[in-house]
Amino acid sequence: HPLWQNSVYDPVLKPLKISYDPTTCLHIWNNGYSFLVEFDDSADRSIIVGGPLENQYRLKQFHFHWGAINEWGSEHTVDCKFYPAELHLVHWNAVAYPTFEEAVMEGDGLAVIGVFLKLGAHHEGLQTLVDALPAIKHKDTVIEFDVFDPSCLIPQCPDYWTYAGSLTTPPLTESVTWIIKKQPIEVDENQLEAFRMLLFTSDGEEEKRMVDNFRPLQPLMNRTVRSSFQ
Ligand SMILES: NS(=O)(=O)c1ccc(C(=O)NCc2cccc(F)c2F)cc1
Ligand SMILES: [Zn+2]
Repeated sequence: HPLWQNSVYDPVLKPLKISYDPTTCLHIWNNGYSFLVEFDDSADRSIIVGGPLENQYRLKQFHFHWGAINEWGSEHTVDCKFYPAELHLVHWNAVAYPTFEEAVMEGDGLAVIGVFLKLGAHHEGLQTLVDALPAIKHKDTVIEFDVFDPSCLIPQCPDYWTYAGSLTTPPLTESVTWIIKKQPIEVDENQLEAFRMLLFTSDGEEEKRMVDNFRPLQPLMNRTVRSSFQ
């Protein structure tokens, strides 16, 4: 999604408030499309509020999209530039809807924080995830993941873009308030290569490396992207 050129500064936008409880972390698994870290979302223990949001939203999972090479991989672009990978932290509106499945069908149901990954310095916090990847190489493999604070993957800079969009995989429902952080996080080549070692395929099937698991750019049409910064 082309950010920046067509964005308008909105002075009304508030800072996003993020409060995650690291002990709500449950497990990390390979679902055949990406790898996900899932959280206990049975109570308001890991939530975000503020920013463009009317309600508070509960963290359910986070996952990544990445390319086969460093030239592409993200699902949003800035100034026509792709990043090698993009993190999505998926939250749902548990104030308005009883379940995630119902929230997915509603315009104000989900809020996804997008964070760009850029090639650079080693990322200590990400390494904890990278160390777990060999154990979930194949589709439908899962390992327990006791404590992880996803805040370590979110840049300090408060600046973000926001727009009303959709899930980037089926059912592609238009239920997502996208909140894309302007500042990328830096990860090193070995960490990106570790993502590319995962497989789309199950154990015993012909191996297909999990790469290029991003949706191609979609036309902006008449959508407005707002920025929290000038
Ligand atoms: N890339 S992203 O951040 O836009 C994205 C986030 C979540 C999901 C998801 O939960 N899919 C499974 C799922 C589960 C239950 C009900 C659903 F409709 C559904 F899509 C898909 C894409
Ligand atoms: Zn995603």
